[in-house]
Amino acid sequence: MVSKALLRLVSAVNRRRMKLLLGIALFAYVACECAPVAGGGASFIPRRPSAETAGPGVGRRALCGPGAALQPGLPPRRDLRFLFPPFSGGFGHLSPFPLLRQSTQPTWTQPLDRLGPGAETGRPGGGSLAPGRGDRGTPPGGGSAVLGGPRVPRPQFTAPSLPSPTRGTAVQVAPRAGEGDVPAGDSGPFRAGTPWRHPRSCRGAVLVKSIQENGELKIERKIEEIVEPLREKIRDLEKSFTQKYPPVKFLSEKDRKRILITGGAGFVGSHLTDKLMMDGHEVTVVDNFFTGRKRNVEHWIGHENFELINHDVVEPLYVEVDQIYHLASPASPPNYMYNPIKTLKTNTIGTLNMLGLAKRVGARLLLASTSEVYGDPEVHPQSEDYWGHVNPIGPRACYDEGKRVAETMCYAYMKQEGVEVRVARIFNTFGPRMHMNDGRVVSNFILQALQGEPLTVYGSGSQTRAFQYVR
Ligand SMILES: O=c1ccn([C@@H]2O[C@H](COP(=O)(O)OP(=O)(O)O[C@H]3OC[C@@H](O)[C@H](O)[C@H]3O)[C@@H](O)[C@H]2O)c(=O)[nH]1
Repeated sequence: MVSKALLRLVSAVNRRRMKLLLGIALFAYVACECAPVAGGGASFIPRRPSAETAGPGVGRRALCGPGAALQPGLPPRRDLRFLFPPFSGGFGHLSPFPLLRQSTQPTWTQPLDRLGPGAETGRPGGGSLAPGRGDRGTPPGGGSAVLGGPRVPRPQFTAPSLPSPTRGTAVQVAPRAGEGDVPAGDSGPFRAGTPWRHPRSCRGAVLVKSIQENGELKIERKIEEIVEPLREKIRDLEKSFTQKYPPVKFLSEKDRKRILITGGAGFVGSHLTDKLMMDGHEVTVVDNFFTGRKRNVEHWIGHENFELINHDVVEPLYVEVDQIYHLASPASPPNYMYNPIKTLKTNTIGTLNMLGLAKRVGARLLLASTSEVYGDPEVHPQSEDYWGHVNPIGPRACYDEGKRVAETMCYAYMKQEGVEVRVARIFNTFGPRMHMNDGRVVSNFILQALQGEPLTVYGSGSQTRAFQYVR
């Protein structure tokens, strides 16, 4: 009848239930290992022991000492270990729990002064102390107290340097000379090279500890995964802080100017930035990065004389400066024709804002104008007193007329407000940092030549230009 029921039970148990059963069995085993020893006077419930509550070999750890293990007269524990083969010898190597198999070798350290006198002496029954002894002579949790028992002096010994309990090295606690298999005359409670086995009662604790250590390792690894990229970023930042700048002249306070360069991250503006920085001035670059690039001025980022502001000159700007170089505007035909209204705003409102700033702070302003103010010139080469030939509604008008208005405003501010202004009509520029897809003739020709393609000449090819190398 019973065997039938068992058979039914076994067939009904699926894999999941088997796992559950094994889990329960394991839990029961561990609980048993850590359970109180009935009548032993010792509480193994993991709680902070005190001198009053402490029994022989207080706490689970105390059972690891030989003294505790050899206590006589203890009634047998609740024991479920018949479920598993013994760990040392026997079928230990077949144990389904590798962690438990490992426990035949001690993997953690028993602090010496917590083993209790029993552990130190190795005497069956362990040492017993009068109540309150643990308060002074024995650290909390150490020693055991048996009311009315004979007072045993705390043995004196020199503790060897203890390895970390988590590192898996055990302190070997050997019986005293003349006890067990230790020959008389072999003094000292610790004899290197004397192996001893953990009593069975420690295996549960070792298992719990191993699981804990496993968890800690996983957490440490996870933290490491998160922290490593952050370390990488810190290293990059440190590198950028220690970067070398191009040589900069030292200028006295009197000679050093505070200079604002609008469009300072562009092709021409970035070369001007380099020149003024190397001359020892304080340079503030303002750019909205429409055609300019941070890469053009990144070698100055972090320098005490340099500041980079992402700002559109169409909006007002309030800074204290001595000079303004106003270069902000797209310059190549494809770029300025991409958004003609914006081009007009930049050259009119933007220039108005900069002139207002110059007036307010008393700065001198230079406007970067263009050869395009001459439009489709009828005179070659163009002299400064030539007024140009511009179509106000042509495809290039946003740029041509924009720059013409900008020049007009500069001279109006000079005449009416006394602002010091300069106007430079820059012709066809080329040089390093020019954008590959700038769209002007030089970059187009170079690109086509590099690709082995024929060079494209627009129109009749009879047009002339004055070129200017910028670096
Ligand atoms: O691939 C090309 C490009 C341009 N060209 C021609 O080469 C000449 C130069 O044209 P670009 O486009 O390089 O420049 P542009 O002279 O028209 O204006 C330029 O020069 C003066 C600057 O102040 C202006 O900001 C800029 O637009 C034009 O006649 C043009 O038609 C070609 O023949 N082939």
